[in-house]
Amino acid sequence: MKPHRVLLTGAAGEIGTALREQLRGRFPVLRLTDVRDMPEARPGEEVMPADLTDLASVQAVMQDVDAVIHLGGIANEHTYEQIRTVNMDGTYHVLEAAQRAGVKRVAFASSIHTVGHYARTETISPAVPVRPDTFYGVSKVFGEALGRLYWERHGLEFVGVRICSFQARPQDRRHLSTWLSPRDAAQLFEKAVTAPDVGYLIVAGISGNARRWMSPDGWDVLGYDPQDDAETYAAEVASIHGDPADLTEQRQGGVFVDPAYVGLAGK
Ligand SMILES: NC(=O)C1=CN([C@@H]2O[C@H](COP(=O)(O)OP(=O)(O)OC[C@H]3O[C@@H](n4cnc5c(N)ncnc54)[C@H](O)[C@@H]3O)[C@@H](O)[C@H]2O)C=CC1
Ligand SMILES: O=C(O)[C@H]1OC(=O)[C@H](O)[C@@H](O)[C@@H]1O
Repeated sequence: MKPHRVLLTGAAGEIGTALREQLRGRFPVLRLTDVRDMPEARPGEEVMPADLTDLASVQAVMQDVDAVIHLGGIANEHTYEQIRTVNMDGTYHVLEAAQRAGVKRVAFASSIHTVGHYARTETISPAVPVRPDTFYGVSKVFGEALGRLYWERHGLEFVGVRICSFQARPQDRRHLSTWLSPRDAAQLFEKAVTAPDVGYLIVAGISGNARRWMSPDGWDVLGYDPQDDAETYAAEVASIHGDPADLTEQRQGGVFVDPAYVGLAGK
């Protein structure tokens, strides 16, 4: 699949900014959208602000788009109402607008928090039952399910990338399993919108980490070949971790599994 115009939501965010840099020139047109301000368009880019909570605005930025990389939303735990309004309704608006505009493929930033309650001793494939650890994780399960509906009902292709920990470099022992490097993120999302005939697919969003907790199922469908392995940093970060007796150190979701964890709702 060779999309002419690719829409990047959440383009002003952390991952969006990294993808903007690296995907520049990879498609004839990269259209960038966010509710926040961002640097102005360079050649090959279009900047079109929109609020994902407003369907009409999302429809406006979806015109003439061939594929979407959907990163926009709340990237942490928040109140149920905020998560519903921004992540669930926002993702519905993206899929609905994409379907109406005749878009061929949506790549969705899902999360490890769809399965955060699995033990760190287990290897998780995309086929295991979900075990979300937060309302945030539930919103990503919802996004994956909505993507399935739009694929079954409308033939809109969907790739859910369960990103674990996007970081410039691993910061602690958990990241030795969960790290997704910026260059691997760019390769993965580029392939998620260019690999042919993916249908509906859920994949792990990690680098080629030796200590990974997620299986690489589906990477072959995309042709994703990670270049980084967090193991390179093991000597620096393996000793950085919490109390092994805590649930947050035993489950894959980390701090998100703590029932007292409220994320942005506490700010
Ligand atoms: N950073 C990570 O390690 C992980 C990130 N993800 C997902 O990847 C995506 C991007 O994450 P980050 O770049 O780290 O987060 P971020 O918070 O830096 O970026 C998210 C962007 O979405 C935008 N946004 C929020 N509400 C919006 C609205 N109503 N309308 C339009 N735009 C809106 C924000 O302005 C922000 O620029 C998120 O969906 C997040 O849930 C998933 C797993 C791990
Ligand atoms: O659990 C993790 O490492 C990451 O997972 C996510 O889904 C969040 O967006 C990010 O803020 C966390 O750091």
